Amino acid sequence: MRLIIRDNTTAVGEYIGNYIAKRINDFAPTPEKPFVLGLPTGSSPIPTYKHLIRLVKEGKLSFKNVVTFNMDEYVGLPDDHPESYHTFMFREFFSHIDIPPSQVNILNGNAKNLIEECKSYEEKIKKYGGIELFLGGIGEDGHIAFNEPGSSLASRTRIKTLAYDTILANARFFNNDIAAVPRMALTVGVATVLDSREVVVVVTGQRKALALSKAIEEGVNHLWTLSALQLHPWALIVVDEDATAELHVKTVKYFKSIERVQDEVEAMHEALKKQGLDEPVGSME
Ligand SMILES: N[C@@H]1[C@@H](O)[C@H](O)[C@@H](COP(=O)(O)O)O[C@@H]1O
Repeated sequence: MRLIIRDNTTAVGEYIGNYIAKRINDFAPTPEKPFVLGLPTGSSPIPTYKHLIRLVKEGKLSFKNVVTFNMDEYVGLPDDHPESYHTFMFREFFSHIDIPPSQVNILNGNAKNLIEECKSYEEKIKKYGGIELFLGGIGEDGHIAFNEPGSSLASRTRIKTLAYDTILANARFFNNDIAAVPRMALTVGVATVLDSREVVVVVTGQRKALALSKAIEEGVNHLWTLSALQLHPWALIVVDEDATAELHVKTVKYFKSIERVQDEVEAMHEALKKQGLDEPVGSME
């Protein structure tokens, strides 16, 4: 796992935006072989979306051959509700880029058969050959997607009852009316996220600091589902300084030092590529 620390949320968004753009451009997606990208909602990924939109507008990136799968959606909220994740994704991202809407996949929280909806979502991901890169965010209790504390680390897309903490945290989007926050959601599972070839998670703000320390400084634990990332061979967490408030100083120093080494390794890798000697460099833990 790598941890990248940036000064503030804008710098985090720029880092992740550039990172995803490079992955997509290097992949050189085509209609036959699209880049499959997993995406989150929430306030944390907004700076990343802003940066990706800028790159598209500058002609440095295109989503024409990208297929997306969102992490989750509330159950029972109409698609056109201002707080549905459908509305969020089009408002904050999809409406500003060149992705064909037919390539956007978001769970339908109003499906007649919710179990079938979850099953076919997993099948559709599989049909595309799996997710290349899953971008995620976390809740204050360390949940990834809506995999609340106690979720099975082997879980797949399914219906979840939201934890009271999450309902409280999300009430800010519903005029602070707790009763207006949906009680259930559809969410990809922890194993769905772990199955993707690469996972990038954005963690910003002091209110996420405890979850970050639990997830990376302690063992794998279903009470902090982000910690499951420790089992992934290609995981990257990008945080701002505020989110590091609960980490040990030595943890922060360690990850900052390996970022410098990683940069050198990547420069070496690029140089080899230019010479046509593209040897895989074992760089990520
Ligand atoms: N289901 C979503 C999560 O996927 C998201 O990571 C979290 C954090 O939101 P924010 O970034 O606004 O703190 O919100 C919800 O719980």
